[in-house]
Amino acid sequence: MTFRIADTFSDSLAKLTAQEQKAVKTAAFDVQMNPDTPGLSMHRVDRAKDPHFWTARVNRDIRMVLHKKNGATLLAYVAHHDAAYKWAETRRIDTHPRTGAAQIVEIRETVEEVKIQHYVQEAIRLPRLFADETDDTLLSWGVPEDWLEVVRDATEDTVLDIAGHLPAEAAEAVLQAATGVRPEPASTAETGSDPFRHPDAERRFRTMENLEELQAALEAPWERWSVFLHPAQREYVERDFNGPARVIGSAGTGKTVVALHRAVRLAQEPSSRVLLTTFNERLADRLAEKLPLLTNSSIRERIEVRALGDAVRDLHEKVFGAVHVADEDEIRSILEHSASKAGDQTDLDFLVDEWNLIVDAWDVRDPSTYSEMPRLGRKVRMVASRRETIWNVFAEARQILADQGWKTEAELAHDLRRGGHFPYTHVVVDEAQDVSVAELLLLGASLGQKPNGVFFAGDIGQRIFRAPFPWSAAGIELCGRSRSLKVNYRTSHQIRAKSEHLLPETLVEADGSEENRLGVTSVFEGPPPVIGSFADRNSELAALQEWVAELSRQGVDAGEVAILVRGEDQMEAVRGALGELDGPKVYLMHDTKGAEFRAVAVVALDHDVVPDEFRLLAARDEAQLDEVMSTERHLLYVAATRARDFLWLSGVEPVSEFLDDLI
Ligand SMILES: Nc1ncnc2c1ncn2[C@@H]1O[C@H](COP(=O)(O)OP(=O)(O)OP(=O)(O)O)[C@@H](O)[C@H]1O
Repeated sequence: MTFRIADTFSDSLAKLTAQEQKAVKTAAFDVQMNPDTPGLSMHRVDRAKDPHFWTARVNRDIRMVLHKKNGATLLAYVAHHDAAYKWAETRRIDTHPRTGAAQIVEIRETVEEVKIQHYVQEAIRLPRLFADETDDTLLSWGVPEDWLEVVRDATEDTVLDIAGHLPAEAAEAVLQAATGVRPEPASTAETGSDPFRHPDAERRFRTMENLEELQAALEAPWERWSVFLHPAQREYVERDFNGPARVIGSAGTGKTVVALHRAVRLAQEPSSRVLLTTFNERLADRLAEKLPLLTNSSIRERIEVRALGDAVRDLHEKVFGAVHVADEDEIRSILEHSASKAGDQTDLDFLVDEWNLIVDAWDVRDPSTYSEMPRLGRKVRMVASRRETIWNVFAEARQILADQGWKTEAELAHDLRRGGHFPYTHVVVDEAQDVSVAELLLLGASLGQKPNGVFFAGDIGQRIFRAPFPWSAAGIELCGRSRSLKVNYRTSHQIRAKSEHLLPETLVEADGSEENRLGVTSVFEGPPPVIGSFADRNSELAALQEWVAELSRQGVDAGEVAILVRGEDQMEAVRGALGELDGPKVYLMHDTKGAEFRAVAVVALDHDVVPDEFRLLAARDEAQLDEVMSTERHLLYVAATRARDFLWLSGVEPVSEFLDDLI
């Protein structure tokens, strides 16, 4: 007998108490082992339109909804008695006539008449978004047949609601089309193929291969992301690439999830040694926490999860022995000393940037390489004669470092690259937009030519730490092996749509390629973000406290709320003022990269705080100013997109110019 579990079952199970969940798991196992167990009282749901729905008794109150057809059983839903029956009576499980995917379809006539009436009335007043779309087109998006008319009547005001009743692939296509982006037709299965094997079906139904798998599934509750991947995510997890590959996408589109699954998929091979890496230790810890949800210990042993900088440092120490790594201040003073020795008058800040972005980053070791070096990632031009004189400063700095036996962080990666010391068979990099040049050179030289060697997940719209540079110069040729994800699983429609205003529709990479950010949809709705400007900090924070109190009345625990600020000064002010507010933690925006919270308040967004005034003043030319403005924008985008359901953005007048883009 084939046994399947639907995502609607996992979701509804998660809503029950721990004790109820335990009882459901026992009952589900009994259904599989012996459906005639008397206690289950299995019987057909009389009033269901779909004759294959059955219920099984879990306890006095809880009922499981099963779908039994052609020798296959599907665990479809579980809830308290009446809710379970209502669910079964208003659904059917069908094979879509065009795509061939198995779908759970809400029966249209049973969706409250009032609502349908509302859609129709709205359609009379507002333009119908899809009035000109043919049945053929709507079917190619995966819209169920009996929903064609309702979709065609959708207006700006009803489209979100309607999408909420459709199977995921149809909902995404409809919402994408509503934003003006033409959806790709859903893939169509070959005639006679298993509708549950269709990529769109695999995102909601999981077929149990054996009893152990079922037992494991029932033992440990599934997190949706660990099982029900979007077809685009699955493709990038499973595909073989004959070179470096990358998944991109705006915040919350499940890139980290792809990185995790891909690392596990690569580690299936017994001879593999996978490095799953990211920007810092905190993010690496989050990856490491999630890995056990995907795989058992023997596969996990082949995956090392480390921040890339830490991995490089440790490897260097193992190969070459312990060494002092010069920090920013030490490098600065070495350059200052070298410039004075070489009698060079160049501005010290310029020298530091030149060292960090060109000489040290790209491992430039002689004057001729320096003079011929393209200005990668550096927008400031320089005439050849100037480069010759400046080179003396860098040569001197290198000498000082060598005499003291010190290394720079970039040199650690360069040493490993030159010596060919990199023991991994595969590297999967999350938050790849902030990887350094030296690290990328190491990855490119070690694995850049190998099939499935390096895989990146990242978003250039969230680049906040590094200046951009062309990856191809570091030996990473993506050659079309890059794809973007378009479904946002983290943030509500309302929060995502607002946050998107912070970035341009198209972002341009350092190599000139463009990423169009239009056409992303979210999988749920929520209240619109609150945007406020206040006369002073006290009134801003008093209003914030009221917002947090209101959330608490709505059942949002203070621990689920995060307050984000730009810098330490604002952190102190907020912490001081919110003394009596017991709960919400205050974070620096930079530290929340990769994180998510149910509610987020980004506060103290005053005009001299974001963009950061000190960074703006330190910019020495137009190009640097542009770079500061971009990274500050990205930072606010990162902060705003940490929110799942509730977002608050505020500042003291005059507020940040970025807030103007959101109002
Ligand atoms: N297929 C999926 N089904 C359900 N939830 C998913 C799926 N993929 C991702 N998620 C959830 O969406 C949220 C965002 O995912 P993830 O952190 O992977 O996104 P991201 O693109 O890496 O975000 P960011 O760029 O902001 O770091 C997480 O809560 C994750 O569990």
